[in-house]
Amino acid sequence: MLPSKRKVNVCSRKGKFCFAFKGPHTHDVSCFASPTIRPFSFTSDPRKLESDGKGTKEPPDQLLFNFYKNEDNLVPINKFIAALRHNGLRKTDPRLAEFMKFLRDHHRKIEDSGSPEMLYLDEETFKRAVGPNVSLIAKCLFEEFIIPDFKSFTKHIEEFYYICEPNSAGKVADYIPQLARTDPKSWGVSVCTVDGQRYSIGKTNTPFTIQSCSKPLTYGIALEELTETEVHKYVGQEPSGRNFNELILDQNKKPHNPMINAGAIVVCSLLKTLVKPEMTPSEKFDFIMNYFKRLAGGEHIGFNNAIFLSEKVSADRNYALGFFMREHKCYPENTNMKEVMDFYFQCCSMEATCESSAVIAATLANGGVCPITEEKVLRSESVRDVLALMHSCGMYDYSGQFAFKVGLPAKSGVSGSMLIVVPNTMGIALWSPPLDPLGNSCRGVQFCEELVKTFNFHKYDNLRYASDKIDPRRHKFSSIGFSIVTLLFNAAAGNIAALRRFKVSGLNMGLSDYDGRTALHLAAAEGHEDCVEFLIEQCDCDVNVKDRWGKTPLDEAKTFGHEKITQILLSVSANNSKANNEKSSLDKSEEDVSFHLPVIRTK
Ligand SMILES: NC(=O)CC[C@H](N)C(=O)O
Repeated sequence: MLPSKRKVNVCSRKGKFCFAFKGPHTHDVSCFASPTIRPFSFTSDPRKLESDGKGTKEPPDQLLFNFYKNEDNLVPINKFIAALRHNGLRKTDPRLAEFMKFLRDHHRKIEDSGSPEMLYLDEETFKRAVGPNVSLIAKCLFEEFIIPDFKSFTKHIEEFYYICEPNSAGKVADYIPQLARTDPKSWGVSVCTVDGQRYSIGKTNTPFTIQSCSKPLTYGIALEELTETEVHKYVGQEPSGRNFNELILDQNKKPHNPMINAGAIVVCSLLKTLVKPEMTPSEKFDFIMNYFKRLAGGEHIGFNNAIFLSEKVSADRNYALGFFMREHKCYPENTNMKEVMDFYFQCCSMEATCESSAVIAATLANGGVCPITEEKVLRSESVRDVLALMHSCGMYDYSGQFAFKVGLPAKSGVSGSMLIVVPNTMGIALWSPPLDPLGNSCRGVQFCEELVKTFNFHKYDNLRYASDKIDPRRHKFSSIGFSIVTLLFNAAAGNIAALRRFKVSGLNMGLSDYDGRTALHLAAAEGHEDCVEFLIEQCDCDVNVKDRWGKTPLDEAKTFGHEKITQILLSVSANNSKANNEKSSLDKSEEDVSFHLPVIRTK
């Protein structure tokens, strides 16, 4: 189960207050997933972590060694890699290249049997191994990635996958034989977060042509290579409200937007004619493919020549659009329309997998910086424009409803692929070929609806106050995570005015951190009588709430010798149990009555 609230540890001991990381008890690789208690000082830089809460700085490699070593003072590398994977970091991640190379080299050098992953490293060797990649590794294992509890998050993704799997609605595109032959049962989901945390389920390594999912990419590249003004001299920003291949222009005789065929063909004309016009068609193909590859962090991007050739001969509508737009002078001067059409079909016929598409979506979620290569492929301004139009126009004639129900920028393609972007959080790629009448993947749309039913990813979901939806994100400066920290901090500091403000703003005053510590625990431990009274009387906080060590606020008050608070808590607790007893005897007597008066009571 995913926690329904952000979990940030706040340990309070008398006279001392420190922030700590969550314990490992929810994890499969249990004690290996993350350090048990990690003092934390509002910094995401692991080098500034404090090892003992007293101000002694421990470098992250030391912290990692201390935590992951076994009784023989050796780190078992297979478990260490399992812990990284648990938090979403794969050993194949290019950002871990040096670490993995060190293991391979070391394994070769010591002529050990087994594999590099079966190594046990002593302190010095371990530090040398993690050295070059230590900030990434520390960020991962200290759960500073955008989705700290990645395992719980992916359990939900898996659940949505299985909910959508039996959906047999829709029809596979059949305008060309290669698409018509696709297995309608193919179904894959891949996730890549802005920190490069990866998860995949289903058919995620099978290549498919990206079709219309190339449209946001070519648009982004055009913005990057030209300017927004130049691009939008030729193409609008309005949803068309019509089919994706409709023969229609807006009142300025421009295609409505770059996410439909007409707009994408015009964008291709800009890329052909205005961007590096000296390039031959084959060079332009390489140029664009190279861009796609960089967006995908070097993961699979291919080209399907059979589909390209089929597209070309089954494209009467696209040619009609091409000529119609030439008549209305939609292209820059000197445009070779035939070459533009070929270029458009080439872009549609590029191949990707769910895995590589998820990286592309994550690059868009990450302001144009590919999370796994850390290369800035597009400027964030270009990406913002791409996302804005994906949001309003990415799902063809379903875009309005999709924006309303799902509230995320997305793009679908006729092969059944979908790119979904949760800005600043993650990219998700879906692939399921059966399409609804508007051309969107049936399972894909259903998946998105499931996603935002559970997580507060809809653009207009409220992030600041507790809701029924889960926020799996790590928030640095705002929202629930921050509210819990701030709430507990102020309770420990005895800041009654702040507590009142939180109450008025609608914050759930009974929120707890990962260790089950509540504002009442902290106020009781620190001896803030007015806060304790306020939390009980005005906020109805549960006086019997237990933290993960089984301690109640009363235990804290007793431990730290706060007589008056002990009395308050004892009397509230006694009153509550008296009231409960009365209530249960009332329930009992009602039960008895109902037993004797069955007919009358059911009326
Ligand atoms: N919806 C789509 O994916 C359209 C792409 C398709 N190749 C076309 O141009 O018709």
